[in-house]
Amino acid sequence: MQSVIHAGSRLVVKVGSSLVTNDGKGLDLAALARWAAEIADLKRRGKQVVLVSSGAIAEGCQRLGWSSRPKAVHELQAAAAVGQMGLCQAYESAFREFGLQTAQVLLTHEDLSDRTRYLNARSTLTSLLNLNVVPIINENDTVVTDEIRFGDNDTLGALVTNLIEADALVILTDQQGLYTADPRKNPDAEFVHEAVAGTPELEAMAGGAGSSVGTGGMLTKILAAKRAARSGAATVIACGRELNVLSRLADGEAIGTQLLAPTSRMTARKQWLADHLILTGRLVLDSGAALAVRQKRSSLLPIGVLKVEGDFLRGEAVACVDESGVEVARGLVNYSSDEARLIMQKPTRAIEGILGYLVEPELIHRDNMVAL
Ligand SMILES: Nc1ncnc2c1ncn2[C@@H]1O[C@H](COP(=O)(O)OP(=O)(O)O)[C@@H](O)[C@H]1O
Ligand SMILES: N[C@@H](CCC(=O)OP(=O)(O)O)C(=O)O
Repeated sequence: MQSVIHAGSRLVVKVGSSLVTNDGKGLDLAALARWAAEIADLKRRGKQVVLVSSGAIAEGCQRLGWSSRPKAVHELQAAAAVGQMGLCQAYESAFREFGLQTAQVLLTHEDLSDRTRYLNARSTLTSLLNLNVVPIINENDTVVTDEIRFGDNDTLGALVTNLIEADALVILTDQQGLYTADPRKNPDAEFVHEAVAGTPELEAMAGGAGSSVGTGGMLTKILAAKRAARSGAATVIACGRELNVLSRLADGEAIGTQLLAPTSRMTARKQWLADHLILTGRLVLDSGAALAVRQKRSSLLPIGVLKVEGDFLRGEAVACVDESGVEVARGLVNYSSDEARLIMQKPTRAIEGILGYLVEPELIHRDNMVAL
C-alpha cells in the first residue's frame, strides 16, 4: 500500500486545536516549527500547500487566563480574536525561518455559499499559491454566530479542498488515525489503514472529541473525507506528533488512515452546490420524484412535490427530501417558495394558468441539481 498523497501536487493540511495548543496549555511552538519545516520541504518538492489551523479559541482562553472553555458565544468570539493573533504571529515566525511568506485567510460560511464570494476566495487562494505563499486558514470565529458556523475545522478543511481542487486533504490529529472505536475508551479498538471514504460503516466507528479543546472528534474527520471525495480528493488522517509525518507521506510511506475517493468526481459547480451547509428551504418529494431525481438524475417537476417548507427566492439552494425526511438531492430553484406552494402537485402545463407566467417547466433543472 502506497500513500495516496504521493502523486498529489496540491495539498490541504489541517491541524487540530489539541495539537496546536498542546491540549490547551498554550501554543506548541516546537510543533509549529516542525510543521513549517515539513511544509517547506514539500514546497521544495514542487507541492502547493494550504494550512488550515485550529487553536484560536484554545489559545485565546489560555492568554486570557480562563481555565475552562466558556459557554457564551461572545466570550468564545473574544477568545478567538485574542488567540488568532497569537496563532498568526507564531506561524509567521515559524515559516520565516524557511524563507516562506504566510497569509492569514479567515473564512465564514457565507464566503463559500455565495457563488461570487466563493469564486473570489478561490482566485485569492490560487494567487497566493502561485506567489509561493503559505495560506493559513481558520474560520472567522469573531463574526459568526452558532447557527452559521462551520463549527469544526475538519469541515472547513474539506470545503477548502474542494474549493481549490486539491489532490488530498491531510488531517493531523492526536491519534495515529482512525480506529474501529475511540481508542481512548476502547483499548481493543483496531487500527484502520485504508478504506473508501463515505461509507456508513466508517461513520459508525467514529466517536466524539477526545480532548477538552478539540470539537468534532473523529466523526467530523470521516464526514470531511466524504465531502472531500466529491472533488476526487483522498484524505489521510495521521498523527501530527509523528516525526516528519508530512515528508514521509510525500515519500510514499503509508502512515495514518488513508480514505480513498470513489472514482466519480463531481463538476466544480455541483460540488459547490453539494458543499452548502445551510439551505433556505426544503421540498418534500413523493416516492416517484425521489426515485427519479436520485437514481435517474431527472429534473424535478412541480407535480412530484408534496410540501414546500421555508422561505426562499428563485435561484436559492434548497434540499429535496423523501417522505421520511432523508435528503436525496439539492438544487437551485426556478420558483420562489410562495410560487412553489401554488404549483406543487400540479402538472407543468398548469403552471402558466396558475401563476400567469411560466419561468421554466421544471422546479429544479437537472443541471442545477446534485443527487446525494
Ligand atoms: N474511532 C476513532 N478513532 C480514533 N479516534 C477517535 C475515534 N472516535 C473518537 N476519537 C477521538 O477523536 C479525537 C480527535 O478528535 P478531536 O479531539 O476533535 O481532535 P482535533 O483537535 O485534532 O480535531 C481523538 O483524540 C479520539 O479520542
Ligand atoms: N476555529 C476554531 C477551531 C474549531 C475547533 O476546535 O476545531 P478542531 O480542533 O479542529 O476540532 C479555533 O480556531 O479555535
